[in-house]
Amino acid sequence: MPYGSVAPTALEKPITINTLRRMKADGEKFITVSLYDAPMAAMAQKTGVEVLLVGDSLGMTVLGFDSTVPVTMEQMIYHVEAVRRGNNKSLIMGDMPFMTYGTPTQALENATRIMQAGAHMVKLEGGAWLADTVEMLSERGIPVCAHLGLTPQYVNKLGGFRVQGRDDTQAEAILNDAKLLDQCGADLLVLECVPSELAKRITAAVSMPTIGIGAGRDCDAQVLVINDILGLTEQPPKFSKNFLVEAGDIPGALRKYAADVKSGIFPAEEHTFS
Ligand SMILES: Nc1nc(=O)c2c([nH]1)NC[C@@H]1CN(c3ccc(C(=O)N[C@@H](CCC(=O)O)C(=O)O)cc3)CN21
Ligand SMILES: CC(C)C(=O)C(=O)O
Ligand SMILES: [Mg+2]
Repeated sequence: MPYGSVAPTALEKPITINTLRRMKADGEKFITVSLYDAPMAAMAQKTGVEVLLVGDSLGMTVLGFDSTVPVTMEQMIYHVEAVRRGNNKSLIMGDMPFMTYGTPTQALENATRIMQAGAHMVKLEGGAWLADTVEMLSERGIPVCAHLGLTPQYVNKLGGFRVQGRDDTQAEAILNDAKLLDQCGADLLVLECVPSELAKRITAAVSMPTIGIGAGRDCDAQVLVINDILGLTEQPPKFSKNFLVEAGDIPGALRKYAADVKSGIFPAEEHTFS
């Protein structure tokens, strides 16, 4: 057991939103990886990765675009199907692409397609304007992961991939959005590139589990993009870590990421914003 007392093992039972709520209550961190294909999904199951995100980051990490804006429903469906074929235990979350959930009705139609491709939950970027949409999907049996802070589909509006919530007004707005979407029935919340103090406050203020990326160690879970874990990214974000270097091979890198999150070693100070 090279990484301490919490060496990850293969998932035995399917992970559900109830599993994740219980883990939040027990203070046990869960692992999320953004990945896109069947063999990686299978390896994640063996490593005990509780949640798989089929991220629209695939537009950048797989397809060579310079943002996630060009990603289509057809591309998301293709990759959700592949991931689902490789893994029958992790909870699979599918990103809804840019402008496929602009209205509640449009969101319902497109979320249905992602669910029927094999996802157990959809993820949407945005704040208070999504309240009706989250409520509508939830009431009809589609669990929703909200995504606040640095929302990459807003890159053209944000003027770049920048840390969000640094001033008090913006921080309060993100906190209020999180509380509202929690009340509307969201089941998970991704917090991306926000100061760790803000992520800590939000995690304490909402009933849904939070998943951080560049949001410090106090979230209920962490997510990284598989390309960053494996050192495939030319200019990796500051919050990410190449686990392949120390681990030596791909299964080892995934195991080390999982073990380091479970034991609180990752993220360290150098991966966080304040
Ligand atoms: N490989 C990869 N990893 C990701 O985490 C990721 C993607 N691609 N594509 C979709 C979005 C885009 N993301 C990004 C991309 C760049 C930064 C970045 O360079 N951030 C600066 C911080 C800038 C500031 O201080 O405001 C950094 O230094 O990390 C952050 C998130 C996160 N997502
Ligand atoms: C970075 C994560 C949270 C994501 O949304 C993605 O991989 O698309
Ligand atoms: Mg995404």
